[in-house]
Amino acid sequence: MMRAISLSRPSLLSPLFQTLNSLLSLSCSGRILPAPPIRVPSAPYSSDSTAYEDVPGLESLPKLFVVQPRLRPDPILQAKLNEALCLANSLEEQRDGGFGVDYSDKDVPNHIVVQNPSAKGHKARADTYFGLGTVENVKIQLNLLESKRAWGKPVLDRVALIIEIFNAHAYTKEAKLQAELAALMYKKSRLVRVRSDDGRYTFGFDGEAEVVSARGRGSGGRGFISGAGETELQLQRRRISERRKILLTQVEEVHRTRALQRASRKRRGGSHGQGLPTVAVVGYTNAGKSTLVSALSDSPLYSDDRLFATVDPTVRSAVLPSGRKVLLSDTVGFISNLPVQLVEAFHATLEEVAEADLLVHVLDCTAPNLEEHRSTVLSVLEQIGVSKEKVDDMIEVWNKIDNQEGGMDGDEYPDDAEDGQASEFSGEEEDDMASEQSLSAGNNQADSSDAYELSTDNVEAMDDAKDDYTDGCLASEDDRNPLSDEDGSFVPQKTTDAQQIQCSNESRHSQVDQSGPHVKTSALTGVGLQELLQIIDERLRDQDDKVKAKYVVERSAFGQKWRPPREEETAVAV
Ligand SMILES: Nc1nc2c(ncn2[C@@H]2O[C@H](COP(=O)(O)OP(=O)(O)OP(=O)(O)O)[C@@H](O)[C@H]2O)c(=O)[nH]1
Ligand SMILES: [Mg+2]
Repeated sequence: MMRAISLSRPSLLSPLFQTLNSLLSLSCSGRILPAPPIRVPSAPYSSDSTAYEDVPGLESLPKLFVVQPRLRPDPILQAKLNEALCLANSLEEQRDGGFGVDYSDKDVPNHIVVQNPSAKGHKARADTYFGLGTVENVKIQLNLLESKRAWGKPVLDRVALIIEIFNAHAYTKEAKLQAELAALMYKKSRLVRVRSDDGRYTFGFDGEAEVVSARGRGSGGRGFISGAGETELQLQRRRISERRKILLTQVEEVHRTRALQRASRKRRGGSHGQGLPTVAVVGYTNAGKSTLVSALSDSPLYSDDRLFATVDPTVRSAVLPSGRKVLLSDTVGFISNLPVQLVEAFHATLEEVAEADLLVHVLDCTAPNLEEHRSTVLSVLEQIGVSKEKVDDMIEVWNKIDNQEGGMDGDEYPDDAEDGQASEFSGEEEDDMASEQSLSAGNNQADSSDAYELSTDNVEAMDDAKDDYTDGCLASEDDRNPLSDEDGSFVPQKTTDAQQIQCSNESRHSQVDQSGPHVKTSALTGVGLQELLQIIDERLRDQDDKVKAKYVVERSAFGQKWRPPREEETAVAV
């Protein structure tokens, strides 16, 4: 029988599990990679078709099955599905700073598109998220009809999957610590009553075992207000709180060490007292940040097509055209609806960004939802406390310009994954109403809050709710696609249906005046890199000028010795 599993590393990476990823938040963004072919299987899943088994060295990797809620319009469905598949394929544990298997060797994970569970009047279910009809479909696909449990597999939603990837990719002690903290905070908000292997009821992470009930079904009591589960829950909560305290102390230590390192970097670099400026390279995951930092600093950094290839922050030095030396800081990438737990837990790392002298925002200009990527990054920057002045001064880089021709918009996705095929898995479910209307912001948010409600129904007794985290929607989902115009430059596409998918905080960035990139680059071929260095040089010089001007003003105002006015001297003499 399957044991309840924990989200903490490396349990989910066990080859024993076929991990079922229910990517629920309807929030993945567009194309990340040179898009893998989107394959919606028409025949029931069979273990023969397991993607990993065919490739030598892949036998030990987790097996993943992606369940993607249906989205409208279709290009958005394809973009989200693609990102979900990339996320699923990115889940692999690092060893010695690298991965055992080339990302490009991996096949697309098995997946199906199912009905959106948030149709009117239908609440997502605690145990399966989807309704019975969809569950049946998924069950057939998993070929697990004998299972007593609905699916018999651990279910990860998108947030859990991202956290798990962070856990798996973290290499340094600092990153591991922060990833564990994020997983713990997430887990704490999702404790539900589950049946353990020996048939006893306990509390654990939803998806670890059969979810017994959101209201204590099976125990004969009303929730866990009464009954044996109460003590169990308290025990689980206490364990989580204790571990969390320890981790927080250690993260605080990391925080202090980082601050000291920053101060020492400043001191070391200062031939004229101004210190070595730090330029933080930020951007959506897979935009090419690490590749760009490598190219600019001429020192190789790990880069990969997998999402969140970089979890450990790195600093490299580079020389600007003026001869000035700068530090380039490569850090974790962002993603739409970045789990709030990650932002919190990675505070020490992300502080490097907030403290940097200058920001370079790298965008993958071939992404069909470039505008969404941009607003996601702006949202996260705001979230981590980057000042408006710094955001205004940020250099925007459109990377992968060499790939621009190969950019794929929604129309180019294969036909077989379009409407008709998708409805093959969605039209017949008797309890999964079709939700043909476009997803509105309300709908989108309702999804996350529903999921939260479900998972916390059993956790009414939690008294320290202030420490809990919901799957907060951090990013807006504006989807203005970049299209190449005739002369090869990029222009924003006119508003699409996809723009209806928005998060409430999107309006915060509607003011940001962004007419285009400051520079277009190819980190791979070197195009635009010199220009970028030039712009960095100029920006830093402008900053120096501002500092100097301020210094001069302050000196002239306060630099001279104060003397009393003459009249007063006269008065004193008298
Ligand atoms: N064609 C093309 N590919 C690029 C370019 N820059 C980066 N890539 C590729 O894009 C993929 C992602 O690059 P990374 O540098 O790892 O991206 P990142 O932004 O650091 O990604 P994370 O660390 O996962 O957030 C890799 O496969 C790179 O080879 C570019 O200018 N052109
Ligand atoms: Mg990277």
